[in-house]
Amino acid sequence: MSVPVQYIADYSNTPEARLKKNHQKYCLYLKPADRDYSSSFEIQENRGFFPETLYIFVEAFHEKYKEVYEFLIKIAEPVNKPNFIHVYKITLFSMYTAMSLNLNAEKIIESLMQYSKNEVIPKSFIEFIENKTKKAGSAYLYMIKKNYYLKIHQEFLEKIIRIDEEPYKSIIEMEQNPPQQLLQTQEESRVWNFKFYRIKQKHNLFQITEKIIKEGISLINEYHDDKESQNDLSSNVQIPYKKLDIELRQITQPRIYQQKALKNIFVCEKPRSATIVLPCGAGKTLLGIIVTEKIKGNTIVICDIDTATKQWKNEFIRWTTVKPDRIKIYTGKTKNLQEKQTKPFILITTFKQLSSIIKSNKLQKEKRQDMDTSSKYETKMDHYIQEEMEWDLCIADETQYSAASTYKKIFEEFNFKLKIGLTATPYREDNKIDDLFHVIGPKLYEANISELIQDSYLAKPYCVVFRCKMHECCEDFMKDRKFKNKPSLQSGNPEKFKLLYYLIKFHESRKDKILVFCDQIPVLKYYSQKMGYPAIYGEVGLLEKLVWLDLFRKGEINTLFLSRVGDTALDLPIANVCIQIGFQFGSRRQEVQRLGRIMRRKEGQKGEYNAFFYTIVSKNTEQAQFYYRRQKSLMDLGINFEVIDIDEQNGNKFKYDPDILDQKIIRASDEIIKDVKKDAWFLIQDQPDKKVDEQDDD
Ligand SMILES: Nc1ncnc2c1ncn2[C@@H]1O[C@H](COP(=O)(O)OP(=O)(O)OP(=O)(O)O)[C@@H](O)[C@H]1O
Repeated sequence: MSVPVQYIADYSNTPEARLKKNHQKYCLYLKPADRDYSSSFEIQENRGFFPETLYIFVEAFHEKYKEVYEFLIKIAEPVNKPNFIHVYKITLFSMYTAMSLNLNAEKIIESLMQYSKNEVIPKSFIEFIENKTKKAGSAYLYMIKKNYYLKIHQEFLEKIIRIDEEPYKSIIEMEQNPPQQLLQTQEESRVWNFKFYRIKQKHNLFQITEKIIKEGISLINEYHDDKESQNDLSSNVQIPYKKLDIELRQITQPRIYQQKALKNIFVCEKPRSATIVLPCGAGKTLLGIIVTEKIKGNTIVICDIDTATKQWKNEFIRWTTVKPDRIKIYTGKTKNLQEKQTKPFILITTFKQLSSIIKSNKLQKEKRQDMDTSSKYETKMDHYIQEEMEWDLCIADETQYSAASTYKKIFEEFNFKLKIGLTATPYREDNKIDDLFHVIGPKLYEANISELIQDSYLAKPYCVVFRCKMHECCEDFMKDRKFKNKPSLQSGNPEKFKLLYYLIKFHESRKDKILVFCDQIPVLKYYSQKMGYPAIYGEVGLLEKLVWLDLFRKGEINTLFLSRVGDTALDLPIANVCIQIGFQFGSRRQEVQRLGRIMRRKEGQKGEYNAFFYTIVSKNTEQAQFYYRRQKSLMDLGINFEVIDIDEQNGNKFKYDPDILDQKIIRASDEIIKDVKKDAWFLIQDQPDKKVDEQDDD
């Protein structure tokens, strides 16, 4: 393929933009900054300044692309990945990642030179990289014996905060006798003048760490296995410390991208807290399990919802030799941790549960009640989990929730020595996602969804947006400002019905498994009843839910209607078609999660595509605008879309197969119009689902 260097043309008017003579051999292009930032660095340094425009273009079709990708995710953040040219940018946070992976300015610039078409590396890149990596290795955070300790180059800390003044005076103090593990090595002392500090109040941890990181200091939360012995809780005698009895089964082989993620977490002998991004269905659970197996200590797994806790337990048993009795579930409904443990164990819980433990312990402290009353085993266990335990490892599944204001506290208040955050959707619409860097740790690995599809680890999706005009029976509503922007009107637009019913019938004829998503409950109920399919939403009882899920899995029914309870909560790996008619505004997280529902690779599937992702939107409405934002989030990941206008009067581009579009579908579509003309209750009542396991959402 010839190299379309036109994309560079816009920037080629400066000497820095000149290309190497044999530039075709290289696949990166560094866009010189629009203005000279050099003087700004020093002036702005204390305010965490960074230029916004250090863009890197990458030729995705280049033979060196895969190799370059592994380097790029260590130093830059992906912006978007259209078909041919991907865009990345270098930021303060991406430099944090680079430093956490032991890359320094010299190594980064050398690799950029090795891969880029530019004759010289633009000055703005060199200055920024050198400036933002010069504090590498100058700060570490440890949890030792339930205390947080900072080991930091004294001058840097003093530049950021004055520890002899409030509020820092009551938060942090110089440590005269630091624990043995903190002492600096000879090599370290050649570079840094480390001092040791103890953070007095756990709940103030982020006040300091956030400041440090925003100053371009790569604060590394390093894990120390310091347990040679432990207290026997029953006799208070020191006994040799036993590790968690867990080994991977022989069948458990991490895939190549899981190995890369593990390599980055264990970059030195000592693992580091990190955020890891893997697409839905790529095996985040197994990755977390392998980290647990390597650490072999007390482990806490935090899930977003109750049902996920059972799935994690099953997966631990499936992939490792850990005894089921070493795995405890602790949620609102299930509490099978009833006594303090003398051997290491795995606790699986939820964000919500830990958050309520903090509240309950606070209340207990205030009341100063006697914790030893045997009837209060729950508060006793709450105290044990939060105050007494020192957790070697904390795995935060769906870690985007860790940045939610109500859940952040968990990562200060509990004693976690090492934190690994897993997510497929590092998005929050409240822009708090960058908080993950100080709440959990830097993003140390992000898998490339296109590569996983290409390598057949994930299904290849065919994505289509169908745009239907509003049906004329809704004209009066559309003229009325009171109804015009109602999500239920735009989701339930009767013009969608025929197409939806047709798509279901078409895929059922191929023996596909179909999920139909709609967040507006009246529309969900009405459409599913009209077509004769079961619907699962918040109010549906557990038993009924389980029956439908079971029938779907067994193949006795092939189509399920779901509200947002199906975004993550339900384990339906066999689904391969997703049709959305209603959704939650512009939520990128929801869009990626819904695509994720069908991305599991299924055995024996033929054809170019093996997953189908359709969205039917009402044209010229707010819904269509919101969808544009959602669609863009998938396109930025490298997923392609086809857009098809459904306009029956002006010659439809979409052709219905007459063998599928039978009288039943046509009759039902006509009935809907009659219903709407009589009473349009389902179009004008807005009732979004109250999710069963409501999370602190973005
Ligand atoms: N290394 C591996 N070897 C074999 N199978 C694997 C491996 N990694 C993942 N899988 C399979 O991929 C499927 C998806 O894994 P998992 O449920 O961990 O993904 P996930 O990323 O947590 O998905 P979701 O985001 O949907 O929760 C599982 O059925 C698992 O069996």
